[in-house]
Amino acid sequence: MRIKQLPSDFKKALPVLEEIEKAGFEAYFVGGSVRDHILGLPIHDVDIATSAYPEEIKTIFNRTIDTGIQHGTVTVLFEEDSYEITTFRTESGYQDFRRPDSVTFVRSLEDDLKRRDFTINALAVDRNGRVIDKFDGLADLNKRVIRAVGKAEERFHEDALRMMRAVRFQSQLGFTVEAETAIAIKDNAHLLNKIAIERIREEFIKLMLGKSWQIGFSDFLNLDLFEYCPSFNDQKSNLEKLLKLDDKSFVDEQSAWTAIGYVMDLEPNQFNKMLRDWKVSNKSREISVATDKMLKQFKSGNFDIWDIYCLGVSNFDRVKSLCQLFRIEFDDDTLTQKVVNIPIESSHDLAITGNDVIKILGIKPGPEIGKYMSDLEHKVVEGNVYNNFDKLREYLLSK
Ligand SMILES: Nc1ccn([C@@H]2O[C@H](COP(=O)(O)OP(=O)(O)OP(=O)(O)O)[C@@H](O)[C@H]2O)c(=O)n1
Repeated sequence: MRIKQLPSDFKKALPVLEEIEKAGFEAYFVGGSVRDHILGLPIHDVDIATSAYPEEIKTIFNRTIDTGIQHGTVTVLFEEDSYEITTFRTESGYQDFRRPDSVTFVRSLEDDLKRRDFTINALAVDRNGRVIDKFDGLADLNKRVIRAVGKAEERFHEDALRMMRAVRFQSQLGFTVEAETAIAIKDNAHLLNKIAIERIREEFIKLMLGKSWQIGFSDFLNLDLFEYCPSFNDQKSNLEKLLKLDDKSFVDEQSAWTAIGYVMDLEPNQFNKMLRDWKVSNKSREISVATDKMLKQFKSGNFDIWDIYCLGVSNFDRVKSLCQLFRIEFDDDTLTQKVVNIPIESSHDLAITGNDVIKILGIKPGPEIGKYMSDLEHKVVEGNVYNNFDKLREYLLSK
């Protein structure tokens, strides 16, 4: 097959390929950008693979950065753009199911394509648009299947994260996992234990935010991958509830986490712990826990003003879209009225400062000032004390 019309990002990079070829080496576009372009999707990063060794690339181009030179990657700065150029390589000596201990540079494109995860990711395109397809990746793109290159088990022993990548690509592309590859995932799911949670989380979030997330999530459950993820192992039936929802995409990571916490019906402290175990960022964790609390209040109709205030009005759209997803009906007018009545948006809006508290109470600066301020904030938000200096002073002195 020949791609008649190369995407503009490839066209811009053509002089780079030409320079490498002029020096007597081969160079191709490879990886996700080739896959996505053939599928008619927008492309992100242009990856170039070459038979030239990193040192050889550095003699061809004036401006280069040693991005990952031990793995064969050099970034070439060319005109306004930069390109990651990676030497053809085989990855030998995977000892720990994670990443290759050593890479061996090779001169053959086929050897390079052979070590890649899935056939749809093992396509290369030369500068004339000719597609090099040694493992039937084009047929698999057509059939919309994710199939490991060669023996699936070997690919997953080399890097167990690839099993998460399989379900993530399903979710992003709406593909199915081919039978042998699926069996190998089920047989080897336990190898996920060897993978850093951060790497699993990154794939899992891409899965949850994919357009066809229910397809990927369904195999994440059926192929047992969930069992090796924090807090999920005894939750299959709860997690399956997500598959019964409308096939609507999550707007962001926090929405996805909240939906998961909601179907697992976790207490806030359990949900917090789960997100800590997944090493979710503090900000995302706090928003997800607050959103989950709100979602439950939307369901019961008993709103807690302090929780509404903590979540912040700017985060309400997320709660409302989750209400739609879980078909939770709520009284928007009552809620709006409650939000409008909260007198401050943050502690900065209090009509009193920490220094005022020190002066009024005649105490020394220290951590208890924060406690007084937090108490005042609660009282104001909950409508028990007016946000007015004299009233706040009166309240402080009455304590
Ligand atoms: N564990 C991995 C990771 C990557 N690859 C190969 O390296 C290429 C680039 O990897 P990456 O940029 O992580 O993924 P993409 O396939 O490009 O997909 P996306 O950019 O959408 O994440 C992949 O296409 C695949 O050929 C692999 O074989 N095994």
